[in-house]
Amino acid sequence: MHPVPPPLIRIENLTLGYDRHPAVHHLNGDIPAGALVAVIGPNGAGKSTLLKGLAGELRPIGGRILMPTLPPGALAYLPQRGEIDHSFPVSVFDVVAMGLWREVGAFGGLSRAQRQRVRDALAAVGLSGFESRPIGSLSGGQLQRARFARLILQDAPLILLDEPFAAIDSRTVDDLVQLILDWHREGRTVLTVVHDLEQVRRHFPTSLLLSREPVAFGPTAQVLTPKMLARARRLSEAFDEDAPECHIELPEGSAPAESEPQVHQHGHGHEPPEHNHRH
Ligand SMILES: Nc1ncnc2c1ncn2[C@@H]1O[C@H](COP(=O)(O)OP(=O)(O)OP(=O)(O)O)[C@@H](O)[C@H]1O
Repeated sequence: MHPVPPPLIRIENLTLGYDRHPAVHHLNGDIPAGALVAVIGPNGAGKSTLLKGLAGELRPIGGRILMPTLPPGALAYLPQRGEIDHSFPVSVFDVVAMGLWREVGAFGGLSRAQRQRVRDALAAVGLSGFESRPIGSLSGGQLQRARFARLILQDAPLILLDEPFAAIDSRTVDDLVQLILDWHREGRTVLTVVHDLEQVRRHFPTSLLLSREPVAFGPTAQVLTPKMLARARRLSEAFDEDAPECHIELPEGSAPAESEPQVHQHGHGHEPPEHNHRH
């Protein structure tokens, strides 16, 4: 018998939120190394919040995230585009080269080999020749390509992407999807917030459907069912934005899977998630 490898990410009764208000809660589960996971759910479901938590940008209100086998800092996180100011006068080359900061340091110069790696990363995203362009002069799609080039240089085993395909042209989407599939083939673990369910069906073997709490997690075909999507919508509508911090530990299987959302003590709907993941 082969020993079961530890998960890359273990999530234990995780609650994440802002000012002690939970935005997403009751998250439990293991994400194995090498998984390619689409994080999906209605607007405000907590998808970005989960990625911020995994990236270490948001401390859990409750529960914990364990990454026992991941070296410190060995993750790359791409926030939503609006969260970054690209108006400052800096070249595409310099923005992309920031992907090397872990090995170069804040004030280190780049070696000839490192400069070549930056050019290679730009070539891999189709931006050869854009090196000296001001970052602010790029189109939305080109900017997203440059941000992916920076991720390539980060060379991280865990990659977290928050809505990387939002508001960009279809050709760029196709190219970025290919880069994500390459990372998956290389054995990296990739979690991506995606809104287009067709894209999820086509490219992502595993999905996590969130609606302030996990609705379903497992093979995409079993997660993207009308029943699960309807459940996600119901939970989203039932959520109470003003609920206080949640301390309730729900026993496994505390409500039957087919039931309507149950209101529990802190005032927002809850249904147990469907766990379809088997390893
Ligand atoms: N910085 C913040 N301060 C306070 N509340 C926040 C903050 N960011 C998000 N929230 C709230 O947390 C909840 C979850 O938001 P989040 O952005 O994680 O959802 P999402 O699933 O990524 O949504 P979308 O698909 O619309 O981007 C929402 O109610 C949102 O208003």
